[in-house]
Amino acid sequence: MSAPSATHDVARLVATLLSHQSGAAPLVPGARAARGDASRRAASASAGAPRPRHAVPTGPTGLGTSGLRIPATRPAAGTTAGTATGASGTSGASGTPVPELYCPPPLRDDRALGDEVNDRLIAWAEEIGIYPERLDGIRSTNLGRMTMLVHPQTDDPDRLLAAARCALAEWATDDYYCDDETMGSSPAHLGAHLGTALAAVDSAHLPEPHASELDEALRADPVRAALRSGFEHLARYADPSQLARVRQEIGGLFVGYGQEGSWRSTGKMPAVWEYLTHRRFNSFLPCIALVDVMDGHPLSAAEYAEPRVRRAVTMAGTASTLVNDLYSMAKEKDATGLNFNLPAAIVAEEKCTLREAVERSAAIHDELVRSFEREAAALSLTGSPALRRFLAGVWAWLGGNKAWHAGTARYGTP
Ligand SMILES: CC(C)=CCC/C(C)=C(/C)COP(=O)(O)OP(=O)(O)O
Repeated sequence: MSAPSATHDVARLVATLLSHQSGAAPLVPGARAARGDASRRAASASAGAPRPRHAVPTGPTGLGTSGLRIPATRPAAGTTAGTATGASGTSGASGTPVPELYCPPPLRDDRALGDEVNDRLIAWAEEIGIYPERLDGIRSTNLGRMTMLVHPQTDDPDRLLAAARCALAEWATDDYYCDDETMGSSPAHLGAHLGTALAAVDSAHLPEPHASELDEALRADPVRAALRSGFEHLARYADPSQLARVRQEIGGLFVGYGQEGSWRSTGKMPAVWEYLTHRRFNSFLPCIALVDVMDGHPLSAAEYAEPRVRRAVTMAGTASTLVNDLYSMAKEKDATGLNFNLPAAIVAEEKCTLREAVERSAAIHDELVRSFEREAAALSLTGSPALRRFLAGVWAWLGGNKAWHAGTARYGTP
């Protein structure tokens, strides 16, 4: 199958990132070039793109300027614009469709590969004992498809399965402990659950007999068992520094879950700034951190931690999670308890309509994506080849994420 033709700035960035094979001065002293060419699939996608140019801002850009651009760049909510460039137009809260979002198209859509990963994922979930009563729903959520869409760098189902297992385990942590009372979540127990769950991915190294007790606790709980098993699988493909990085992102994710639990127990809707800060942590960053693991070209710990790289990747992580907020509104509306998403926080703070809040949320998303696009393009010119591949992979991740959210049965779009 061939990737959709690239038609806008987004594809141009991918082309830019992937076409410069030799970096200038390394961003971090000692950064080494990755071996090999850009992936076959990514390269074939960029081959159809316009002649690579650097992503240059074409209007007022940067954090804080989105309000200036909304009317000029986005069709009215609910309009259905083109598809390959990531137009949205589907569900969201009933009566409030998701506006068109600024996002690249997915670089590949290989349904058979997605199905294979999903089948293996469900078999694993069954073995671990996670979501025992809900496996049909988990199958139709189709995280196998999500993983296939967000990681176009590899065709290897086992490698993709490692990422899918981690994603399902992280999602289960949210469902079981944090936000789904029908799964037994309770704010009172959240902190205790999360603390023990963290030991499933970051060993506590206890003396006996406590090591055996902890081991038993990790086995007995399906969320912990899934986290541990998912991480063990990941270790086949990730080096120690990549694993350390994922642990760091999971630690942040769990702090975000705790923050949400605190709002749930107090019934407090956070301010918009507070909610956005939360979504930087309670985000897809643990998944995005796997881009180079899936690609097989490790990014050094130093470059991953470099502040400009961190800034760009963090903005991408937040933006990708706002996509979730927009697409999951309908599901969350039906859930028990308070619903936390960016539109809800904006409605509460600005006393505006939900439709206006959705538009504002989409504008914030777009602003983050445009900032990532611009900054990643600049970084790709000065960073190592591995960084360039990583940033191109993050860009592809955004496209796959958006495509998955627009199509998954989890949010009501079969
Ligand atoms: C895969 C992963 C890191 C999942 C963690 C949960 C997360 C960052 C989400 C985006 C889920 O957020 P939310 O609780 O809103 O999920 P649902 O919309 O309820 O599916």
